[in-house]
Amino acid sequence: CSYRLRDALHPLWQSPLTIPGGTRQSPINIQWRDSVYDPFLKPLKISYDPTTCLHIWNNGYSFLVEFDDSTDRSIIVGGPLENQYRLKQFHFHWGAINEWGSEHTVDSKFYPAELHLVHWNAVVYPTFEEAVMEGNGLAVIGVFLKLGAHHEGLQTLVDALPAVKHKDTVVEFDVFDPSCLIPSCPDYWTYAGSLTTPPLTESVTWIIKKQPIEVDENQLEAFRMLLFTSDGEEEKRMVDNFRPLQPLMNRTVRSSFQ
Ligand SMILES: Nc1nnc(SCC(=O)Nc2ccc(S(N)(=O)=O)cc2)s1
Ligand SMILES: [Zn+2]
Repeated sequence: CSYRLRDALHPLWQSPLTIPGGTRQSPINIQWRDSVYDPFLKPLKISYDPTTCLHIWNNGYSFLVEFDDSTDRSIIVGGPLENQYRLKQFHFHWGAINEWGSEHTVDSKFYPAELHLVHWNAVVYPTFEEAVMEGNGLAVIGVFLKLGAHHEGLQTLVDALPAVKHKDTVVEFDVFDPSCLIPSCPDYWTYAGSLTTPPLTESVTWIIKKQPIEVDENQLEAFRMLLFTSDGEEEKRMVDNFRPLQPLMNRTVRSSFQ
């Protein structure tokens, strides 16, 4: 692994980072028959305040919808989590074509896209930046997107995407309830993993919903119109922004359902 120790002691993060190439990297393939039903897993409780929505930002990897995480107005609790976690942002990963695009796979099947709702443990850690460094610091809900019916709730987001076509552009987006993007079926898998983009820290409790949401072709195409590149640079379409599958190593994926 080409990870330089110097980066691990980057001034931004005083203590050494867990070096990627570690033991709990993400994403992974979820082999349904190898997942273990855990009857002690609680239902995940989601309560988002739509007015905590701030803006949409093209950060050159994906587009992020960011939230005001200065209070506990948008939180999740229960599921595999010991504490409540605050919503900070959500974003997507997708492919150039519908055959692939998700980060996680189920029985080696890719979905055309995957939604990540990123939360942090503000009960235990004073800032997001510190939570990113800790094994129980983050909780990310993963939702698979499949090709199907038009998704009304997603459309309000899709309509705003032309305003963030280029890297490092931001557009105000001030009322949105991400609950509309989460399937009604309560079933999920959960495992201990990592961020899937730098700093790749092993700080994520992953909660992957079993049921996908349906979006239509035009909505997926709208994601593919975004650019990795800044205004004025040679255009590179923002597609295939998913990390390769990582080894499961010594981990068990638990399911909340039989
Ligand atoms: N000092 C620091 N500021 N910010 C960071 S990490 C920023 C961040 O939210 N990164 C992030 C990367 C990947 C994912 S993902 N794809 O959900 O695993 C979620 C979140 S460390
Ligand atoms: Zn992600």
